[in-house]
Amino acid sequence: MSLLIKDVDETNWRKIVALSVSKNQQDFIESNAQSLLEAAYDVSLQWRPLALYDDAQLVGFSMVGAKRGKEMWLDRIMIGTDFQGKGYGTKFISLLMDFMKEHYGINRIYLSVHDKNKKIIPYYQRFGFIDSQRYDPANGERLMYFDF
Ligand SMILES: CC(=O)SCCNC(=O)CCNC(=O)[C@H](O)C(C)(C)COP(=O)(O)OP(=O)(O)OC[C@H]1O[C@@H](n2cnc3c(N)ncnc32)[C@H](O)[C@@H]1OP(=O)(O)O
Repeated sequence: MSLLIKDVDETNWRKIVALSVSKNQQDFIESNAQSLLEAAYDVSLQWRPLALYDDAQLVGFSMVGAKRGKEMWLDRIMIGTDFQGKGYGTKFISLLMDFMKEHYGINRIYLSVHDKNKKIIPYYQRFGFIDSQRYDPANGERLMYFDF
């Protein structure tokens, strides 16, 4: 594996739009097309969409942003259906956390998860995220956070 995080640009946005999760996961996350539109138009939140590659192969997507002081959001993490269960999520989440620390100098990361996504809270706990047991009023999702 040779894992890379790249910005989204005119060379890769179409492939990102074409990358999706399986049908039974579609309630857990917006489509990549929706996320790219939010990044383009919700300008006040300064989303940075990121393409996740293994060598030249696009395998996933995420976006980071909504920074306030030393706190920032890690959002919309997905690994394409064909690439799931091979350890990409585990490796990229750690890389994304390092990326955020290095590029933005933050000391807390927030994320939110869908209640129906039963495996996801223990999954993020493995990286040290804490379940706040509170809900984001914006979307009703459960809030988790990580402190560096
Ligand atoms: C902040 C947010 O973005 S919350 C939204 C998170 N994204 C999603 O729910 C989209 C759909 N899911 C996915 O894209 C992927 O399942 C990811 C990103 C959660 C994990 O990526 P993968 O590369 O498959 O993960 P990896 O291979 O490292 O580990 C597999 C583990 O993912 C965990 N997992 C978490 N959520 C799920 C899910 N919805 N479906 C399947 N596995 C999941 C499981 O615990 C699994 O471990 P197991 O095989 O022992 O059961």
